[in-house]
Amino acid sequence: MSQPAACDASNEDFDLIVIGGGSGGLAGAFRAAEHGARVALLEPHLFGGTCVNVGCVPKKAMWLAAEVGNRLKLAPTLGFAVPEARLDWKTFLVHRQRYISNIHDSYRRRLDAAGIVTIASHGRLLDERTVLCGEGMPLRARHVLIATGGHPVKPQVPGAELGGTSDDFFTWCGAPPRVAIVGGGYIAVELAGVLQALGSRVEIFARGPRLLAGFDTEVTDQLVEDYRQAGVHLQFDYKLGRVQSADGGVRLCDVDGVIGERFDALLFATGRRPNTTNLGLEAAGVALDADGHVLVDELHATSVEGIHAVGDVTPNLALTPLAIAAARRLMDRLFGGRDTRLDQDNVPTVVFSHPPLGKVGLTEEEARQRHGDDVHVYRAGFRPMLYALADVPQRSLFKLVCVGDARRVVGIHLMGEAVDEILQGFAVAMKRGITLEDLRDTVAIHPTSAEEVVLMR
Ligand SMILES: Cc1cc2nc3c(=O)[nH]c(=O)nc-3n(C[C@H](O)[C@H](O)[C@H](O)COP(=O)(O)OP(=O)(O)OC[C@H]3O[C@@H](n4cnc5c(N)ncnc54)[C@H](O)[C@@H]3O)c2cc1C
Ligand SMILES: NC(=O)c1ccc[n+]([C@@H]2O[C@H](COP(=O)([O-])OP(=O)(O)OC[C@H]3O[C@@H](n4cnc5c(N)ncnc54)[C@H](O)[C@@H]3O)[C@@H](O)[C@H]2O)c1
Repeated sequence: MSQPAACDASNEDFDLIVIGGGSGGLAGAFRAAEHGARVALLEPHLFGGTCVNVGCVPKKAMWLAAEVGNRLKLAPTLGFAVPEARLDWKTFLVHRQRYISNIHDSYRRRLDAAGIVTIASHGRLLDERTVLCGEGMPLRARHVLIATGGHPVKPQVPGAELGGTSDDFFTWCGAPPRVAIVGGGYIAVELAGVLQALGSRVEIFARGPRLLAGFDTEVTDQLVEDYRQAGVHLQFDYKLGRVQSADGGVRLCDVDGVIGERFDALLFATGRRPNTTNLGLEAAGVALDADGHVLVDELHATSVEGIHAVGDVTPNLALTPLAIAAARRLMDRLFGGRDTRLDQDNVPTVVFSHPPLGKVGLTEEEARQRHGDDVHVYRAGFRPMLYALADVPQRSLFKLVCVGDARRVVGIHLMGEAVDEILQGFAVAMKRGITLEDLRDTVAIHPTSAEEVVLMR
């Protein structure tokens, strides 16, 4: 497995010091070096940060395994003679780790080829131009990029230490028989789908009245129905009071003292906090928000000239492509002489549930708040062909939110088979300002799920 090189850089000046070798930091370092900047990158752990090591990549690997598992479960209904399929996690983990190791190796090669000095230690600002490398070596640069990402947090309730987080999930070697997941956001929904498909009996405990706040309610309601059909149990408005151990497992106890059933494992998917402690931000005078995020303007400049920040350490949406896009544009401005900035409107995003769910633009609720009565909603609810053939009840729901007489599309919400791959192209079209008529003018690709987007009446 590729590790950053030992801390052996001499005390020279750089054009840019990047603190953090995750999605944003690596993208910034590479782009700055392309522009001829002398770059130092500080990363004490594995290159790739959250996304590559404990986020998007291992999560998508598990999601793909779960998808294969779900297909194998369907197969006998269609006439295939398939013995009961069971995933040997350890074998799968070898494939997952090989894939991730290849990414590490590729980063290592590219960093060396780009002449980026990598230092395997924490960075801490001593002042606005100086970064302390580990315990000793101060480095100076014209610009500093903070790209230190975030970490998962657990609720502050007694017994919380009995549960793990997504970081722990990625060390598991099997699906526990019964798993409780506290949370109702991306990670809760994604890990619940994976575990249920791979053999666990999962129960989600969401503190709010619905899943995935910020996504279209109708669409998330359909997901809840699909999850229930798949066997996932869901409790809403659940207020966790404490966790207690029970025969090697745990029981959740709500704030009213009601003790629930025993689970073999507990995962908290209750959000993440930025990595901004021990970074010397106060010494350098960098302003933070109440949650500890580094405050940035739309150019990703912090309150201190020469110090910039991208990715999960900022209050922006915590998505890998945003961290990368922000870092590249920043470096194009700083070292490439280009006046470019990141447009954070209409960012498409997909939740890798089973089936997946995606959105770009405004939800119906947001559109009504912004445009009042001039909002027109079009829906397609259907059973994808494979599920109809197998006579499985799982349904898809596609929804377009349009405004004005021209029916300009301001929101696309898709839930169902293959939407993770379908959404990207429609997100391009929406960014170009398409109308419902443009969609209807486009010849459908038949028979697909995607055609439902252009056939909506
Ligand atoms: C389970 C999970 C699944 C996810 N799935 C998706 C997905 O499917 N799609 C998507 O777009 N996003 C996904 N995300 C979010 C995505 O992983 C993050 O938005 C992205 O990794 C943020 O990149 P970053 O560069 O800001 O931070 P990170 O990738 O977290 O990198 C920060 C790096 O900084 C290093 N660091 C921290 N402190 C210091 C210091 N003092 N000095 C030096 N280095 C330091 C850390 O070791 C780390 O390597 C997921 C996240 C999780 C947790
Ligand atoms: N597919 C993707 O792109 C993807 C996947 C995973 C994560 N991510 C990114 O990572 C971020 C973090 O994911 P996440 O799921 O941890 O966060 P989230 O913000 O999506 O969801 C956090 C959930 O925890 C609940 N919660 C918070 N504190 C709680 C408490 N004390 N008790 C009970 N419930 C509590 C919230 O109500 C919410 O439902 C996401 O917001 C997203 O930006 C993206």
